Amino acid sequence: MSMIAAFYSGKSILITGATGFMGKVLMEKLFRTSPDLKVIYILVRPKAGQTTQQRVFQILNSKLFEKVKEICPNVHEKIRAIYADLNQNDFAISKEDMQELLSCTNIVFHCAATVRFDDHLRHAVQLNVTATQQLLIMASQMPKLEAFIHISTAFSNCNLTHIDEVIYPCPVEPKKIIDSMEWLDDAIIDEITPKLIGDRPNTYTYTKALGEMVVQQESRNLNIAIIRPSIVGATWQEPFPGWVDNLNGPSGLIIAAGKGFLRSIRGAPMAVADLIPVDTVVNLTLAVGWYTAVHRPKSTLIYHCTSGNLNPCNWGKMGFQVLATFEKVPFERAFRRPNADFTANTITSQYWNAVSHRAPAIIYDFYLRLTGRKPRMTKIMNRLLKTVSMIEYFVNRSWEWSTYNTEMLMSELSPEDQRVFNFDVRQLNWLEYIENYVLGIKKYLLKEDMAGIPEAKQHLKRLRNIHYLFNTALFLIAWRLLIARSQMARNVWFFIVSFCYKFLSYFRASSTLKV
Ligand SMILES: CCCCCCCCCCCCCCCCCCCCCCCC(=O)SCCNC(=O)CCNC(=O)[C@H](O)C(C)(C)COP(=O)(O)OP(=O)(O)OC[C@H]1O[C@@H](n2cnc3c(N)ncnc32)[C@H](O)[C@@H]1OP(=O)(O)O
Ligand SMILES: NC(=O)C1=CN([C@@H]2O[C@H](COP(=O)(O)OP(=O)(O)OC[C@H]3O[C@@H](n4cnc5c(N)ncnc54)[C@H](OP(=O)(O)O)[C@@H]3O)[C@@H](O)[C@H]2O)C=CC1
Repeated sequence: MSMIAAFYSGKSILITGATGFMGKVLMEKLFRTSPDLKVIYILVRPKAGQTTQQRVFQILNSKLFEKVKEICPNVHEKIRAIYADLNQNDFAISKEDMQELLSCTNIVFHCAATVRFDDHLRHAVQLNVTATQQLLIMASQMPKLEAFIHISTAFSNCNLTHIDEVIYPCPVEPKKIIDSMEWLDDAIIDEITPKLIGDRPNTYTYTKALGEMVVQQESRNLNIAIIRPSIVGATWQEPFPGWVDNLNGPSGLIIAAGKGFLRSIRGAPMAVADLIPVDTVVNLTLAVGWYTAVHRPKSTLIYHCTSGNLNPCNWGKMGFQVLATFEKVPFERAFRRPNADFTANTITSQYWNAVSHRAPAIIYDFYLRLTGRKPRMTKIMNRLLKTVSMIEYFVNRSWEWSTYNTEMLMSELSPEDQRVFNFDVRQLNWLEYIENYVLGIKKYLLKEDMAGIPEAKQHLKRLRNIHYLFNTALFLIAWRLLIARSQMARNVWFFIVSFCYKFLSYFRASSTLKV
C-alpha cells in the first residue's frame, strides 16, 4: 500500500492554479491515487466567457480525466470550485467560502502564477508575490493545516550558474516592492524595472525569486516546502505519455518548427536542455506534501525538480530527435519543410533569420496579396521571433542545480511509493520521451488526426520540390545577371560549358569505340 496515497485519503486539499497545466495534472493524480480524499478546493476565476463551473466541467470532461472517471466516478462531487481572483483583495472570495476554506483545509498546493516573460512588473508582483503573501496569511489561519507547498521555478536564480536548494535573497525586500507597486505609476515602474530585475532576463524569474523570499518571511509556524521545477514538458508516463495542453516552454516552439515557420534558433547545441515532465513534477510535489506534513522538517526545505545533473540531454540532441519525429509523424499543412538548427553564432543566426524566416514570410505575403488575400505571414513571423528572442537566454546557457533534498526524499520513500510517485528522472529515456512529446502535441494540442499522416508526407514532398525549383530558378537568375555584368563570369561560364562539351564528346566517342 502506498503511504503517500493513504496520507491524502480523507484530506481536504486546496489548490491554486488548478486550471493551469501543472494544476490539472496534480488534481488528476490525486484523484487517481487517492480516490477517497475528502475534497479538493480549487480557486478559479471565470475566463473567456466561461463561468467557474463551466471551466471545471470542461476539465473533467477532457481526455486527461478519462481514467479518473473510471476509478472515482463521483469525482465531480469532490471538486469544490471556489470563485476567486488572485489579483484582488482576499482573492474576492465570499465570506462563506473563506470560512469553509479556513476551517477545513489540510494541505495547500500553491501553483497559480503568471508565467509570461514579458508581464508588466506590477502584474507579475501582484500574482507571484502579493498573492503568495496573502495566501500564506490565509494559511496561518487554518487550524487543520498540515503542509503548505509552494511551486516556484528552478530559474528564480538564473542569474547564478550553480544553484543550491536554498533561498537567495534579492537586494530589495519584497515588502518594499509590494508597497511601491501601490503608489508608483506605470511609467516609473517601466523605468525602474531593468534596475530591479538586474541580471535576470525577465519579470517572471525576478518575481518568482521575490515570491520565495515572501514564503520564507511569512512562514511563521507553518510546515512549508518549495518545489523548483525547471522547464516543464508533456507527461512522461501518467496518465498517458505525451499529454500537453498549452504552448508554454518548448511546446509552442516545437509547433512552430513542425509547421516549418521556425527553422533555426540562436542557441548553444551543447547547452543542457533542462526539461522535466509534468508528471514527474507532480509526483515529487505529492511526495513533498506527504513528507512535509508527516516528518515536519525544522526548516523550509527546497526541492529542485530538474533533469540536468542526473540525466542530461542537450538542445542539439533534442532538436535532432524532434526533427526525426517530424519525419515519421509530420504536422499537417506545413508552411515549409521542418528544420531544427541550433547555432551559437549571432551573425549566422541573424543571417538565417533573414533568409529562412523573414524572406519566406515576405514572399508568401506577396503571393497572398497577388491572389487577393490579406497578408498575415510577416505578422506571425514577427510574433514568433519576439517569442524566440525571449527564450534565447535559456537556450544559450547551462545551469547546475544541486538535488540533495530531492534525492534524500527519494531514499525516504517505500519501494511502492517510489513506483507510484516516481520522480526518478534517471529512468527517463529522452528519445522515447521526445517522440511521445511531439506526438502528444500533434494529438492533444493541434488535434490532428493520425489518418492525415500520408497526406502530410505528400505535402512535405511537394514543399521539397518547390524548394528545389525555387533555388534552381534563383541560381539561374543570379548567374544570368552576373554573366551580363562581368567578363570574368562570362569566361568562367565559357570554360565550364566547353569543358562539359569536351567531356561529353569524349564519353560518346569512347562508348562508340567499345561497340
Ligand atoms: C529551430 C529550433 C526550433 C526548435 C525545434 C525543436 C527543438 C527542440 C525543442 C525546444 C526548443 C527550444 C525551447 C526552449 C524553451 C525554453 C523555455 C525556457 C523557459 C525557462 C523559464 C522557466 C520555466 C518556467 O518557469 S515558466 C514557463 C515558461 N513560460 C512560458 O513559456 C511563457 C512564455 N510566453 C510568453 O511570455 C508570452 O506568451 C509571449 C511573450 C511569448 C507572447 O506574448 P504576446 O502578448 O505577444 O502573445 P500572447 O497573447 O501571449 O500569444 C499570442 C499568440 O502566440 C501564442 N503563443 C503564446 N505563447 C507561445 C509560445 N511559447 N510559443 C509559441 N506561441 C505562443 C498564443 O497562443 C497566441 O496565439 P493566438 O493564435 O493569437 O491565440
Ligand atoms: N510551465 C513551466 O514550464 C513551469 C512552471 N513553473 C511554475 O509552476 C506553476 C504552475 O505553472 P503552469 O501550470 O505551467 O502555469 P499555467 O500558466 O498553465 O497556469 C497558471 C495558473 O494560475 C492561475 N492564475 C493566474 N492568474 C490568476 C488569477 N488572477 N486568479 C486566479 N488564478 C490565476 C491560472 O488560472 P487561469 O486558468 O484562470 O488563467 C492557471 O490556473 C507556476 O507557479 C509556475 O511558476 C515552474 C517551472 C516551469
